[in-house]
Order: sequence, then structure tokens, then C-alpha cells
Amino acid sequence: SLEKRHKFWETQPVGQFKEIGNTSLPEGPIEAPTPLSEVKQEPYNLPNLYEWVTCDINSEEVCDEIYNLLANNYVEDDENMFRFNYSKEFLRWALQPPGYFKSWHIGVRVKSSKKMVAFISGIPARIRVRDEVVNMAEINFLCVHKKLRTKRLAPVMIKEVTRRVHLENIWQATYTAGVVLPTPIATCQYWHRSLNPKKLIDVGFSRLGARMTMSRTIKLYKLPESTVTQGFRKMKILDVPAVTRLIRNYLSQFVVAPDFDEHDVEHWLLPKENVVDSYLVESPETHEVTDFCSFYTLPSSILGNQNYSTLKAAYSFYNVSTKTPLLQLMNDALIVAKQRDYDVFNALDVMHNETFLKELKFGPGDGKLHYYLYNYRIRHALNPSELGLVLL
Ligand SMILES: CCCCCCCCCCCCCC(=O)CSCCNC(=O)CCNC(=O)[C@H](O)C(C)(C)COP(=O)(O)OP(=O)(O)OC[C@H]1O[C@@H](n2cnc3c(N)ncnc32)[C@H](O)[C@@H]1OP(=O)(O)O
Ligand SMILES: CN(C)Cc1n[nH]c2ccc(-c3ccc(F)cc3OCCn3ccnc3)cc12
Repeated sequence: SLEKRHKFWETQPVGQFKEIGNTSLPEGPIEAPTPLSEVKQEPYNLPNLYEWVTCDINSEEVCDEIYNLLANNYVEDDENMFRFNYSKEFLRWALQPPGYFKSWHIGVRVKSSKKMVAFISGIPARIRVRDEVVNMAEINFLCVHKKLRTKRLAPVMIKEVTRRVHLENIWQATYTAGVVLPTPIATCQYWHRSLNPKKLIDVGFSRLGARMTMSRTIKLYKLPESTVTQGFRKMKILDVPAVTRLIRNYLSQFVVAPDFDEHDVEHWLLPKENVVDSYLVESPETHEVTDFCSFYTLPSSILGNQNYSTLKAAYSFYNVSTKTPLLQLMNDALIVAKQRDYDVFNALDVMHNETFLKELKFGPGDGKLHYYLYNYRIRHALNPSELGLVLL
């Protein structure tokens, strides 16, 4: 947008707002890699009171510090009623995929008190953009303590993680955010499906519809006690090769998608209690794996409610339908989430999700999620249905 100045982002190799519509710019890397010898060897300078710390997420103590920083200072909804409450086991999962670098788990401490006041992370990912598979960093969990906001700490943290990623000879990144920055490659809408409407209304997440009573609302969102698809079952380690084939084929139709191998599938999609759940449909006759669905567990703290402290939310992750209609597959996912006592099931309108959202009684959320690439230009912004990537 014309009036907004982005003093930091205008210095970065990202699509700039003033370039929008300039179709003469080539698609692909914006800047060429620099020789490793020319990458800045020492960390960027922090304001005097602070110091960098490379975080060992496997240390219970450090993991506690990161968990608490995020639990108290990470993303809130627009009305500041909820704040993401990523669990410790979720953070250890999210930050340690195959090939991860400890040096990309970056904290900022107060020198005197050693208190952790900021964090940013990267993990390696092979991301395909059209026909190019690019080694990227997925950047996430950028967080500055509420008391240290608007001091321009974020740009320093972004430059430092960029420097450390460059040292591993990686020159592109991908990230998502609820804020508009130069320049989204796609803008997605998130949707919510009530599973526990009474609690959602009690905490102010949802409002009772006009001319709706509570009992009518509970009835509206009621789900069957058990799943309906024959052969629907939890994924197991033995399914990794079949699920890898299924998901690689399915994701090949999208413009931007992860290039998952079996190690990635084992890490990201094998069920992990309280972190990620995945189910598949195995044909009773042929034993072929024909469909797959998954969701991750990300509770939100409820800020300032007497009766409840936590909203138990499931987030749609990767879903593949080749035989079972996606509508039926996702309804089974809702049924399982309800069985497991989730309050709400969230989904973005990426991949083929918009084909089931309205019919399965999802309601639109109050904000957008913007997708970004760093040092990689896409000629035109993508429709959400061209995205095959879900970041945590
Ligand atoms: C080749 C490898 C490359 C790797 C790196 C790739 C890039 C990765 C990029 C990171 C991706 C992270 C993805 C991710 O983690 C998922 S998005 C969630 C981000 N975290 C939160 O929203 C938590 C609550 N908020 C905060 O902690 C602070 O408000 C943060 C830390 C967000 C900003 O702290 P602050 O005290 O409020 O602000 P200043 O320090 O004074 O700095 C202001 C500058 O920061 C720009 N800003 C604000 N929010 C941003 C955001 N979410 N991404 C990128 N930039 C963001 C802003 O536009 C301005 O720059 P401008 O003046 O140019 O406009
Ligand atoms: C993706 N990952 C980077 C975390 C992240 N950062 N910024 C965000 C802004 C929206 C969503 C989001 C994505 C999908 C969804 F169904 C609902 C969402 O937010 C609801 C509003 N909200 C925010 C906090 N508590 C509730 C995630 C994120």
C-alpha cells in the first residue's frame, strides 16, 4: 500500500509494493547467493543490555523459557481475547525436523538477569515453487516480549536469522503472518468449525446466531458418535511409504508445496500425542491407502475469562482425497476431533479446503493469514487454492 513506509522491509530482497503489477520482473531468486566467505561471520549487534543465545530446545530449562515467552507474548487474535499456547512437546516437534540446525533457534536474553525476552526460529525445508525445488528456511515463532515492542528489535532478529541461514548456504525462506508486509504471495482466510458451541459462546469466541437458542445451536453442530468411512484408521509407522507416495502425488498439483520425503512424512505426519493426529483410509479389499487427513493441536489461552483458561483447537494440516470424497473425509476428521474433546476445528482456505468449509458448517474467522517468500519473486499473487503449504 502506497502510504505505509517499511523502513526495514524496503531494504530486503522481497517483492516491494511499488513493484506490484510489474510483470517484466523475472520469477525466481531476487538476489544471487554470496560466497560463504563474504557472509558476515559475527552476529549482528544488539542494543547494549541484550545478548544472543543459541537455544538448545532439548534442554528442559531452555524449552521452558521459550514456552513461557511465547505463552505470554506470542500471537493474539484481533480482539486480544486469545493467545496461542503452543505446548513444549509441540515446540520440540516444530523445531526439530530432519536436518534441523540448532543455530537457527535464536533467543535474546537480558545480560544482567539472563531473562529471555525475544526469540526467532528457522527450520530447513525443501519447498517446490512451480517446477523448482528450493532449499528454504521456514521462519516462525518470532516473538518480542510485550515490554520491548516497537524498539526495532524485530529487524535485528530477522537479519541475524538470515545471516545464520546464509551460513548454511540457503538463500530463500518462507513464512506466514497475520500482518501485511511487502509482499504477500497469497492471502488466505481462516475458518472455524464449532465442536463445543456452548463453551465457544461462553468464552466469546462465537456469538449465538440471531433467532438461535443455545439448544438449537448445540443441535446444529452435533456430529455422529463414530466415523463413517470404511477402513478409516490412525496412521502407523508402517504406512509411511504409502502415505509419502499419496501426499507427494497430491501436492504436485499446487504451485507452492513442500517436497516431502519419507523422513519428512515420518516427522510431520506420524501421530504424536497432543501434537499431531493423522488418519488414513485403507481399502478393505486391496489394502491400498487411498485417502489421508491430519490436524495439529494448538490450544489458545483464553484471556480474562472466569470459567475457562484454555481453548482446545485442532488445525487442519495436510489432507489427501483420491477415493473418499473430501467432504466425507473431513467430516470424519471433525468426528474424531469431537471424540477427542476439541472445542473448535480450524482450517485455512488453502488446497481444496474451500470445497468443504461451508458445507461442514465452518464459519469465517476475523482475519487473514498472508504467505511470504524471501528472496524469491512470484510474478502474480496466488489464489489460496494454489497453495499446498501449511505452516505451524
Ligand atoms: C534466506 C533466509 C531468510 C530468513 C528470514 C526471512 C524473513 C522472516 C521474517 C519474519 C517472519 C516471522 C514469521 C512468524 O514468526 C509468524 S507471524 C507471528 C509474529 N509474532 C507475533 O505476532 C507475536 C507478537 N508480536 C511480537 O512479538 C512483535 O510485535 C513482533 C516480534 C512480531 C514485532 O516486533 P515489534 O516490537 O512489534 O516491532 P519492531 O521490533 O519495532 O520492528 C518493526 C518492524 O518489524 C516488522 N514486523 C512486524 N511484525 C512482523 C512479522 N510478523 N514478520 C516480519 N516482520 C514484522 C514491521 O513491519 C517493521 O518493519 P518495517 O518498518 O519495515 O515495516
Ligand atoms: C501460522 N503461524 C505462523 C502462526 C500465526 N501467526 N500469526 C497468525 C495469525 C493467524 C493464524 C491463524 C491460522 C489459522 C487459523 F485457523 C486461525 C488463525 O488465527 C486465529 C486468530 N488467532 C490468533 C491467535 N489466536 C487466535 C495463525 C497465525
